[in-house]
Amino acid sequence: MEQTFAKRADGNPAFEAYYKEQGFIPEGEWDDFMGALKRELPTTFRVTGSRAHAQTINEHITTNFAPMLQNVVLDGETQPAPKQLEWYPDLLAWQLNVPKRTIRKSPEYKVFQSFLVGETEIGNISRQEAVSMIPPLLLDVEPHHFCLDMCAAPGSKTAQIMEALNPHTAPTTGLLIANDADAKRCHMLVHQTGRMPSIGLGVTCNDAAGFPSLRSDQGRKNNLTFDRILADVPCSGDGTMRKNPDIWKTWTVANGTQLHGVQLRILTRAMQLLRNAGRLVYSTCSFNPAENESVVAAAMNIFPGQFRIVPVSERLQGLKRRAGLTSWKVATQTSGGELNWHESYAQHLGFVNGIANSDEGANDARWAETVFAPKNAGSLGLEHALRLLPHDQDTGGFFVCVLERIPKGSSNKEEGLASASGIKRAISPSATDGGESSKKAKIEEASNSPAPEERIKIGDEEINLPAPKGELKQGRADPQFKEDAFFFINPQDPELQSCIEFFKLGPEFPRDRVFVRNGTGEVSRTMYIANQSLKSMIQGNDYSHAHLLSAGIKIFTRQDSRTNPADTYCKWRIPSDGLSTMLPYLDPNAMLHADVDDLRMLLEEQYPLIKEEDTGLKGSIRDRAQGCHIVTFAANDGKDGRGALHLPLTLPLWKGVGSLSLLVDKKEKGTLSNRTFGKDICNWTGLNKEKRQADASVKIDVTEPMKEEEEEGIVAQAAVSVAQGEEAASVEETMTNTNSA
Ligand SMILES: C[S@@+](CC[C@H](N)C(=O)[O-])C[C@H]1O[C@@H](n2cnc3c(N)ncnc32)[C@H](O)[C@@H]1O
Repeated sequence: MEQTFAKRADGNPAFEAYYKEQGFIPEGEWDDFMGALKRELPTTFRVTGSRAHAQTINEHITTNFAPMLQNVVLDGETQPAPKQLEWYPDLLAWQLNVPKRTIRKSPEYKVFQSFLVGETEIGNISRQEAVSMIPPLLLDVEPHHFCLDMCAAPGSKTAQIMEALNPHTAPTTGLLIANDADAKRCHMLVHQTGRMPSIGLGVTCNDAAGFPSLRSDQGRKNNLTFDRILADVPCSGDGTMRKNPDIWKTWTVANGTQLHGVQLRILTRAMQLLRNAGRLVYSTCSFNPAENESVVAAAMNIFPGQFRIVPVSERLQGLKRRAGLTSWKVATQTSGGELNWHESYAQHLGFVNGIANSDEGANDARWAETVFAPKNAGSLGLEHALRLLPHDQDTGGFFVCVLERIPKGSSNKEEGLASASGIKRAISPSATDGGESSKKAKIEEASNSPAPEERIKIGDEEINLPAPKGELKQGRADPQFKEDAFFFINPQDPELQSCIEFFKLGPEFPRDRVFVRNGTGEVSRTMYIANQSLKSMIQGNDYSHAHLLSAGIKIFTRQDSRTNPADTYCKWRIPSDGLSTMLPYLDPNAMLHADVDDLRMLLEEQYPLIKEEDTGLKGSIRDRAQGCHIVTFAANDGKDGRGALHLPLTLPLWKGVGSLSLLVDKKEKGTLSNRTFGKDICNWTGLNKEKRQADASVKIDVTEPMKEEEEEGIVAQAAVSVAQGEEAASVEETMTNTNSA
């Protein structure tokens, strides 16, 4: 039987002893701190700020849902209404402090929840922990920036960076590489970022500590460096106990402290990859100084004088935060749960070696020297880091530190790594530019330094740097990497040309930035587009060296028909997730116009027939060619009871021989339906069969959108003709599985 939250969060003596001793929770606040940690975390979510309708959605919550949820009484208690997070830009983030059972029991909350689920599905809303929203906000991303999210999965912060990079007013000229070391989690990341695709986004799968050196362009000597880097590193996660109460049971000193090495390697690699005057945010959801200040302090000392910790006290007004620590304590823990405190590294070594040689055996772990506070900890600016505590504003715990590469003169011709490789400090090969800088670096090998750790010099002290992992050599293909290749196609390719002609794309359409993904470079099933920055990155590097999993946006997907020969219509459609990218290039005169009644008809009927006498949208499309057409539904305030569309809505539509179909997946249709008409009106069960029986004379060729294959060529898209009978069900299934957003 599942245990209650309170039971699972019943404390951990070692946790209490460890953090009491660290002293960053004032004595008088200890009970509040522990009390907050043992309560369930409120739900928080944010409205996608980059979408044109962000304010509309926010207003909808403010004016409709918030009042509706104002006085909900459950089990005799009035439940708190949702409130806006005052520090979040444009008040687009919300906190909902009601237990899950309230949501399940209250009809008002059920309605609100279904709204949240639907909007989340299509990327208008993201559920995210309040404190986890902070690091990307402090990155200050602008649309032209080159960004790297080093440990990105599952992608909540990636989504925020993408939003900043892609304001709805203009497509980004910048770049975002979202990376994670875990292949499965990378696929989650691809899915998650698919809710908000970008022409500047690439997803890679690499150990961030050995993130490969990439060329910035074909034929250019310089390596790719970044204006903005997020290092949201793997951590013990003890700041997330309110969400994951099982951490109470498993918490040990070692859980966090043993991650110090990988965290430091990731941060040092990030620092190398940062451009002159670039900004880097290091963050964890842990309270442990061994994962936080000690990592930042060690990294700052590896690059003396090259970085500063940026004071951000003026930012995010209203956010309560505590200063980073300038001193901290180091402990080990016995298997019995007892803590041993260590004043210095020397004492620690003596202690650990003593135990190892004793009969008790080595229960206590041996930590890296960099876990200990360096002598200059007080002068590194660590107090400018942010510690977010759970009892300050009912959140999880978090640590955030903003670093900036101090600009060197006015010239930036060294472009990132070139300058980083000049760092005369020994960083392990995995944390360098493919080993080049390590060759140059002075590695001071101390004879008593235990392999494979390295000795580095900090001031007049030498310390051990935690051991490295493998690396990717610069520019070389990785034969182990088994994804499809990326080919930019010939701008005169006949298939591309057919799309340009059919959709009447203007001369400004960047046909030279269209690519396909398969082993041959042939245009077969899907065409994608990248911006110039992403194209340069792809062309400048072997994709398998970069471990590039996905990139850019799908703009054309092949749509076959069994009932018509392919040369009678354009067999390409624009998927709904590529539409906003394509809109600026489409001929406005070729677009169809419709109203909310047409939208109702397209949602109520799966494949509405086009008849001679039809007017409205059906009338205007009747004489158009078979294929994909783009239709804009005019806004309607809903006061006339016909349905509320707060903003005009543009969607792709398929015209078959005698019928129509909205090229939007089933889930999205449901959400759209709920939002516009207050309920899901897409009740299609059995509809097609009846329709076919009712009008057997009309041959309906519904070349419906098929599953958009994750990888090119994996799923062969079978065309479906409803006239052939039972296949309607499989179309529906396919629609359910389709993942456009
Ligand atoms: C704290 S989570 C990141 C959360 C993510 N930034 C977000 O906001 O959704 C840490 C991530 O680091 C990844 N990771 C662990 N070790 C890594 C490494 N050496 N290099 C890159 N990623 C790593 C994990 O797979 C995990 O997805």
